[in-house]
Amino acid sequence: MEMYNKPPKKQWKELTRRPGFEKNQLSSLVYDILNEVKSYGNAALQKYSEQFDKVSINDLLVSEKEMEIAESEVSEALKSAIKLAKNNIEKFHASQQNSEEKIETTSGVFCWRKAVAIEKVGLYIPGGSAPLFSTILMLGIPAILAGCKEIVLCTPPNVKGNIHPAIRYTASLIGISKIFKVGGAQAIAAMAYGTETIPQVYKIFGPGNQYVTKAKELIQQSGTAIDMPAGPSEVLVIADKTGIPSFIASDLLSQAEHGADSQVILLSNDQRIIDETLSEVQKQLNQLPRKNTAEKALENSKAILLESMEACMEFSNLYAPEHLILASESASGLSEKVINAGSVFLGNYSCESAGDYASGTNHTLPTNGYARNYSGVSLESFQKKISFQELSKEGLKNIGPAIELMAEAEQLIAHKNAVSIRLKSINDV
Ligand SMILES: NC(=O)c1ccc[n+]([C@@H]2O[C@H](COP(=O)([O-])OP(=O)(O)OC[C@H]3O[C@@H](n4cnc5c(N)ncnc54)[C@H](O)[C@@H]3O)[C@@H](O)[C@H]2O)c1
Ligand SMILES: N[C@H](CO)Cc1c[nH]c[nH+]1
Ligand SMILES: [Zn+2]
Repeated sequence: MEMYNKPPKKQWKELTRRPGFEKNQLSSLVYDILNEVKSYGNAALQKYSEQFDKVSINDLLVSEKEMEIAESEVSEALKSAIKLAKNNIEKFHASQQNSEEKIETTSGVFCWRKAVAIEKVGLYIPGGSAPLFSTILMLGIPAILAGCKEIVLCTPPNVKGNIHPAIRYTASLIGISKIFKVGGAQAIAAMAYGTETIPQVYKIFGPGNQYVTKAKELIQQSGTAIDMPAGPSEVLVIADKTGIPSFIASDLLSQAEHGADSQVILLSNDQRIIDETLSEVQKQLNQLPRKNTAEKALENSKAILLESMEACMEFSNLYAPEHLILASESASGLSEKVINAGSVFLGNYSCESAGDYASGTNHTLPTNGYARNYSGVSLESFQKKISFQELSKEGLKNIGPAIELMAEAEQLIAHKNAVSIRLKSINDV
């Protein structure tokens, strides 16, 4: 991790930069993948699976048999853990159902909104470097609670052409059966355009690496909606002298181990906390099976000493982290100052892994500064809000003259007439 000692404010913007690929190079590669899948369907999926995943797949759909045997392939302990997480995620997302209150804006004029599920949705479950079955809970549970009719799931197979048992088990536990063995940008293209085997959907959800995220960005031009740009994981920890260095180090490493392109940031107003955390990071790093990945991510990462906790909060809001941990006994007060963040963890015992798996909040969150203008996935992400209105004769009499005047001022006389013809019929009776 690179160290910065009270950098001047004019340097802050530069310090919020995420690591990344050469943008143009990535765009043109992903653009080619999208076009090939659009033109050649399954044949293109097979070609790219061989090229990028080193696997030859004849049957893209996970069979009923593969789904059935998943139950016996997952340990009882893991099944119980998944059920505990499912329960909390269901509780939190069910509480997001919003009321559909009718508002009378003027006497006789009623307006309301109704949440209606998006009929066809696609879920991308990352699997390149780790089988993220927890992401099925995060996407599948709100999709089912919202009432989406068709749920399609794509995830990359391993080199033997298999999908991890925990992915099959979790999908089947929550009632998802259409699972396709394809990953990367080609999976996003398949769900956006449809292929001979994979149904086309209206909105695509889920995190992924740079290829997946770029593909989601580009397919929006074809009219497919996406949840948000949810790319390489990141965490920013703000710690004062009441933070606990070994805990902070474990949180930094928990996101660093996701991928070489992850980024973790430590901000503090206390040099001792920074020094002790960095030495803890080195100690804990050596115990990790994914040491090499985490080490690479740490090369993109920073520890920054700032003047005060206020300055730390200001920097964090500029950075707009996917995850923000407030490692301080004053976390509650500090949390009031959060403006840009995907998900916030308060105090020394709220580790980021809790939100990744089982507290109930959603772990599909905006990265790369997008927490400035996007929220994480929620029940609402799977719904559209349709607005309704109903005017009585009295209602139209009350607001009709204003509409006529405004329409005339915009020189849209047919608009005016739609009101006038009705007012006349009311007055004629
Ligand atoms: N923001 C969030 O909410 C969130 C949540 C979970 C995970 N994540 C992130 O998701 C990512 C998962 O990445 P992953 O790689 O493990 O899995 P992935 O499933 O996103 O990507 C794997 C796919 O990438 C494609 N690919 C690999 N190399 C390629 C190349 N050179 N060119 C084109 N395509 C290529 C392959 O087809 C492969 O199937 C991590 O970066 C993790 O940090 C983010
Ligand atoms: N931290 C990831 C979101 O950035 C989510 C995840 C899944 N499994 C473990 N972690
Ligand atoms: Zn994680």
